[in-house]
Amino acid sequence: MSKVEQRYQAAKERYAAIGVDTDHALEKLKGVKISVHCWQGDDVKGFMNPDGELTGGIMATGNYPGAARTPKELRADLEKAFSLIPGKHKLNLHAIYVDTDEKVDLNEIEPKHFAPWVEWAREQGLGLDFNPTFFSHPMFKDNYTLASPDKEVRDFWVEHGKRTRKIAEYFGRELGQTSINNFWVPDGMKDNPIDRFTPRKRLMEALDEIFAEKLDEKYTREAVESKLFGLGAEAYTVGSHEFYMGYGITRGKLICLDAGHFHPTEMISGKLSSLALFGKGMMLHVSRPVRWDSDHVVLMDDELVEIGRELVRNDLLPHTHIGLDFFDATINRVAAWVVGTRNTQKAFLKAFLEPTAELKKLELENDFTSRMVITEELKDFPYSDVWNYFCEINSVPVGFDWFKEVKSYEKNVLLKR
Ligand SMILES: C[C@H](O)[C@H](O)[C@@H](O)C(=O)CO
Ligand SMILES: [Mn+2]
Repeated sequence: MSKVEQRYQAAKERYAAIGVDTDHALEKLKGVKISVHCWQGDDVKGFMNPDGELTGGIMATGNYPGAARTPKELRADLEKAFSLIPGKHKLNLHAIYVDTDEKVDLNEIEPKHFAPWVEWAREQGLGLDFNPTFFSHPMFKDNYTLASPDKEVRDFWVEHGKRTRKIAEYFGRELGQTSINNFWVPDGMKDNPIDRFTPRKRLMEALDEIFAEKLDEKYTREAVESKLFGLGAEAYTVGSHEFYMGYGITRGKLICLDAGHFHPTEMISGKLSSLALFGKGMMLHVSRPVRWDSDHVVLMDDELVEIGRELVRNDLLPHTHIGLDFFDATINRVAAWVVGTRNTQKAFLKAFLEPTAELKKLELENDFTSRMVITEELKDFPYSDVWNYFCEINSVPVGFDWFKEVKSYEKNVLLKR
């Protein structure tokens, strides 16, 4: 028996004493797929116009060496990251990550321009999710795309949105896993608008036009992602939380909550149970705001733990698609993926290792003292021994060992770019 397994057996006994079955927790964790976002690998540049400006009110800061410059490099980096993350997951692509020799614009993209991604995902046993790219393009005009007062601008983006649906449908059909197509639209205003209503009406109508054709939900489903503000859109964002709550619920779309898209003290964990009662499902962009929507790498902080608990305690995982969204260019990008993804998995493991039924019973009995004592004592339980065993049985490095592999990849591959 390996050292890791010995420690697991000891942890298993401790958890069993409080009524938690660690084998069952590991089974559950195996079923949690994370949609790893491709854009951490190249600072959201994409391959359509990588030297262009990153617009839409988002920003990647830093100049750490080794960013991927081609789809091949990005796939190699992702392979390295996935080899260090236990389990089988999904990759989340943005439309600007075309892989083709053709010069193709956002309103011209077709499934064939993403065929190498599909081939690769099939080989790797990954699913593919997708996002239209409503930014970093000259048709992002006066801070507007779908909500633009200019019909030519709106039509360009409506066409783009429609095309992404066909691409996501193709991903779903080819790979046998529903492809979630997540719509985030940056439109907004720097200063106080006079008319908040009309741009929202235009956005609603443009989205309705994009979604008019019914596609098979077996292959693709759409999510809509709200935001509070962006750089240069500090006063008003057309696609606010209320806008997309209404839109998602009335149109049967998944509602995407990005952890960085709310007021600084507003947490998405507290919203999940309400949304789950009314919506048709949720998508998460697990991210980490630091003072603003800064898209920092996901760390094991209180909010991450709480997101895991909320989804597990209320059995919401079957209705939730877990995606990541961070892009830090000041650190090794492969390490960023590995830390953020493994942390997200660990948060779910922590939640699976909780005696939830017992805690719910105590709460119903108003025994808040026991509730507090158990949840506090649990913080010192050896969840990391269970996690390490999960890594071992999934044939990925345990503990710091994954970082040695990243450092050697950095030396042999990334620093040579
Ligand atoms: C690149 C992403 O799609 C983007 O980050 C979006 O999801 C977002 O969160 C914008 O702030
Ligand atoms: Mn996001």
